[in-house]
Amino acid sequence: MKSDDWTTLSCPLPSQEHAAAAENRQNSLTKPPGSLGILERLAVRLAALQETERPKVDDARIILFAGDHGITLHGVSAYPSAVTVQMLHNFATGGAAISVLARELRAPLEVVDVGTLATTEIPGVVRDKQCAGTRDFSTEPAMTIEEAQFAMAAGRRAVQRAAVGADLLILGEMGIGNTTSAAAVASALLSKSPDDLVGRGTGLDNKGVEHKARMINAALKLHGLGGTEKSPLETLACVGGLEIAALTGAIISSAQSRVPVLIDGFIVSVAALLAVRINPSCKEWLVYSHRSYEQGHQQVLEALDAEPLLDLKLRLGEGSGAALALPIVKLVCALHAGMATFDEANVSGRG
Ligand SMILES: Cc1cc2ncn([C@H]3O[C@H](COP(=O)(O)O)[C@@H](O)[C@H]3O)c2cc1C
Ligand SMILES: O=C(O)c1cccnc1
Repeated sequence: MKSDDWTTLSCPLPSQEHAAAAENRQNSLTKPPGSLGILERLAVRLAALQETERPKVDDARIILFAGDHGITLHGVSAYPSAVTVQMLHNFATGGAAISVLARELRAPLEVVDVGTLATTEIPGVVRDKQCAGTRDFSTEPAMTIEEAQFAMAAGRRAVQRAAVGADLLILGEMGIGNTTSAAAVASALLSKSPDDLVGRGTGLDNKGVEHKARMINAALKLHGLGGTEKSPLETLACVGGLEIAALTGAIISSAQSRVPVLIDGFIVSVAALLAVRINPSCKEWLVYSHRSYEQGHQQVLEALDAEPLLDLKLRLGEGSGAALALPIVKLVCALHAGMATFDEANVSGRG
C-alpha cells in the first residue's frame, strides 16, 4: 500500500440490512426492549460490521506498541524512561497486566517495539523501528513526517501479520511519557487548553500536572499547533509518539480490513481521534471499552461520540481496559444469539 492510502482507501460501510435484522431480533428477545441499555446498540453495531444477524467475538487478538519519548527529559512522568524497555521484558516473560489478561482471555498478544530505547533484540518482542525514541518536542519536532509515516506503517504491518481475519482487535501501548504526548495531540486537534486535557498519568502530583501543562502549552506555541494550519499528520509528528503513530496506522488498517477495534484508554483514544481525522470512514469500526481516570479522556471520548462500556477509574494503559471489557462484548454476542424470542418462549408481549 502507498502512504496516501491512509486517507484515500475508505473503510467498508456497516451493512444497514444486517443492522435492521439484528435490531428486529433484539426487539423480539424475551426482555423489555432497551432493558440491556447500551449493550443492545453494541449487538446491532457488531451485526452491521460483521454483516450477519448474529455477530460473534470468538477470536479476539491483542497488539501492543511500545515507544519512548524525548519529552521525558523534563520530568513529565512519575517514572523514568527506562521503565518502557524494562516493561518490554515483562510483557515478553508474561508478568505484565496485559500478559495475564491475554492468557486468561486466550487472546494472542503481539508486542511490537516501534521506537523504544532498546538496543538489542528482546525475545518475544517484534522489532519494527527506525528510531530509538522521539526527540524532545519542547525544542524540535518529535518526529519527521517520514518517521511518523514509518511508524504508522509499522502499525499496519502488525495488523496484517496478527489481526486480519479476527473478530475483534484490542490495541495497547507502553511508553513512559505518552500521556504528555497524547494530551498535546488532543489539545492541538480539539483546540482546547492543555490545562483541560492533562492528567496525572502514572501518578504526578498537582505541581507535576501544572508543569506538564506548561510544557505542552509552550510546545503548541513553538510548533504553531492548535489552529487549522497543521494537518493531523503534522500534529502527530510535532508532539506525538512512535507508538501513537503505530496505533493510528493500526486503527485505520484494521478498519480497512473489516476488523472492529476495541479502544482502550486515553492514549489509544487519542490515536483513534487522529485516525478519524485522517480517515473519517474508520469511525464506524471503533468500540470504546472504558472511560479512563486520566483527566482529558472524557473530552476525547465526546469528540469521538463514544459511548464507553466501563468506568472503573482505570489508568494503566497496555490495552488492559479493553481486555477487561472483552468478556462483556463476548456476552453481548451470546445474549443476542442465544436468548429466546417472545414467540419461541411463549412469553406475552406488552399489554
Ligand atoms: C510499571 C508501569 C507499567 C505501565 N504499563 C502501562 N503504563 C502506562 O504509563 C505510561 C504513561 O504514563 P506517563 O505519561 O505518566 O508516563 C505509559 O507507558 C502507559 O502505557 C505503565 C507505567 C508504569 C510505570
Ligand atoms: O488511560 C490510559 O490509557 C492511561 C492513563 C494513565 C497512564 N497510562 C495510560
